[in-house]
Amino acid sequence: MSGATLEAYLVSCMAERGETGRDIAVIIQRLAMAALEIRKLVGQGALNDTFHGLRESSNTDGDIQRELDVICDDLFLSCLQGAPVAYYASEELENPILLDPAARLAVAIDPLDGSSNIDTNVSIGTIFSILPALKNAEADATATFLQPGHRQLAAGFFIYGPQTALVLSLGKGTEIFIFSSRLGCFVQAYTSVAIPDRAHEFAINTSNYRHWDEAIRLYVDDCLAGAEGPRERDFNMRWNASLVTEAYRILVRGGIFLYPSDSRRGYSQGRLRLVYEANPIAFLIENASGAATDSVTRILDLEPESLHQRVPLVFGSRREVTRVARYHVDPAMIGERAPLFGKRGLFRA
Ligand SMILES: O=P(O)(O)OC[C@H]1O[C@](O)(COP(=O)(O)O)[C@@H](O)[C@@H]1O
Ligand SMILES: [Mg+2]
Ligand SMILES: [Mg+2]
Repeated sequence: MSGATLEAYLVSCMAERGETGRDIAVIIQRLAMAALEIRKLVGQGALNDTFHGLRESSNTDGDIQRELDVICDDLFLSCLQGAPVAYYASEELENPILLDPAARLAVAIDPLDGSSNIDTNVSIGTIFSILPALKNAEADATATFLQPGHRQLAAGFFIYGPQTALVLSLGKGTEIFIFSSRLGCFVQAYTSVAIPDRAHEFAINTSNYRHWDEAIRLYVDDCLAGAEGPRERDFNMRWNASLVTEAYRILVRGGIFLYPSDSRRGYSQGRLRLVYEANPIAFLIENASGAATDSVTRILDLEPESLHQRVPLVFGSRREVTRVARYHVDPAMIGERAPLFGKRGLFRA
């Protein structure tokens, strides 16, 4: 169905899903409207003198908020007023907000991902997750967002880059829509994305090398050793410090992303948030034949304990993600390579 508009795609997919399907379609269209507003703001860059400033406030994770973080949060919240959404949870808000108590769905959102890049003209984005709203007696908004990621009904992200795109999964495949300024709407550009199984690019912030555990160091050492090392082929490295940008690249041409736990204070669970970053990205990646783990365990099987909890995140080409898990659990992975490479990490003297 390449070339279909987002609206036509949603109508065709949601017909068989009844009222819930129609509600999901409405939510995605509302999110798309807000994303197009953000696209305009981002496109102004420094010409827009309010958006790139720092605020005095920080979010629940202690990150200093940028003006644009808060503007985006306000925009998404207001575009979902009157939509079939029971609860709204955001990186920028400590607690979820009750919108329509009668609605069946809930939205968790990172309104602006990669916001440290606002001034540097690198792509940034919005990540969202759509879950069923729990309605039994004990359940409340918080319990709704603590459902494991495999319960997501849809997930996606908008990316504000050279192209404004929407990466979307409704649970069967992952599709990419690009905004056509000629047509004034999102148009399907890639159908049923399939991440190549064999990767030759890895993305990790290597400035944290000395803080990683041994398994992650060994995995990266082996990539860096290239054709002369145990992998017997060369790898490229990428790091944009923008999760949506790395995820988009991996969906389009493969590779692996790692933001592991490390020994810095506050990083024992990595940096990324489970409910509104790792879960939606994992849903998109799995629906594109890739894999996503916390280094060992499948992300979508984790039971969140709190709305803003962090999680180590490894995702991308299935074979590489599986290999990273083996470095953690299979002593033979270290043993088999010890005589030649075990003590000779390229970052070690
Ligand atoms: O600066 P670091 O430690 O490399 O972290 C970069 C990561 O932080 C993030 O910017 C976190 O997201 P937010 O900008 O929404 O806080 C990710 O996009 C990115 O992967
Ligand atoms: Mg983020
Ligand atoms: Mg953010």
